[in-house]
Amino acid sequence: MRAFFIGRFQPYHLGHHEVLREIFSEVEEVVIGIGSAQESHTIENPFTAGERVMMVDRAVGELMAEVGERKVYIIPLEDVYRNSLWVSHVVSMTPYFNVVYSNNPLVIRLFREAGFEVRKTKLFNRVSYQGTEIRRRMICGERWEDLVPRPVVEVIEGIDGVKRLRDIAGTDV
Ligand SMILES: Nc1ncnc2c1ncn2[C@@H]1O[C@H](COP(=O)(O)OP(=O)(O)OP(=O)(O)O)[C@@H](O)[C@H]1O
Ligand SMILES: NC(=O)c1ccc[n+]([C@@H]2O[C@H](COP(=O)(O)O)[C@@H](O)[C@H]2O)c1
Repeated sequence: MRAFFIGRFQPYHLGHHEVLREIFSEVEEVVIGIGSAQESHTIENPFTAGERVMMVDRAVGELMAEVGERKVYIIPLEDVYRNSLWVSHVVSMTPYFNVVYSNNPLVIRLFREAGFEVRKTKLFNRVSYQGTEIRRRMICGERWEDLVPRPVVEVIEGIDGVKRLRDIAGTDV
């Protein structure tokens, strides 16, 4: 079996990590879609697709040390401005997959309408494990590092990502 899991990963956090751990407990291979790949340098989407690939790749590496070696494909996917065509677009850009994991209502709806099996997971500590909350903490100078896997902290530090977000938000001038 091969699963598909998509997110914007702005940034990849411990909630995503728990979802992935659950996927690995049920399915051998995973295709991870980096959604809204065209977006970067905004408050909602501060990181580029390439930077998000790095975050996911490093975090997955850490997870594999725990669950064993797995095949993972990380594919940036741009949005298309027609929801009715989106699943075909995703399918055309990714290796074949049999099951979709998502907690996003639109993603669930579109894949179910296209005939895919979709599995939801629990929401893990959703109060804190949430991209919006992590970006808020970065902007406000609060502690965010405990909400993401350690390798993601290193990627964000390596690109001076917090400074970028604060600049974009206008809090650094
Ligand atoms: N804490 C969590 N527990 C379980 N699933 C989660 C959690 N956070 C996000 N997800 C799921 O991961 C997928 C990708 O989420 P996404 O990248 O939008 O993260 P997010 O934290 O919801 O980000 P944002 O707050 O920036 O919208 C979605 O299916 C989402 O429901
Ligand atoms: N029409 C479209 O392009 C379309 C439709 C549904 C989801 N998506 C993308 O899938 C991703 C879903 O991930 P989130 O759960 O992080 O929102 C987002 O990047 C979203 O833009 C795109």
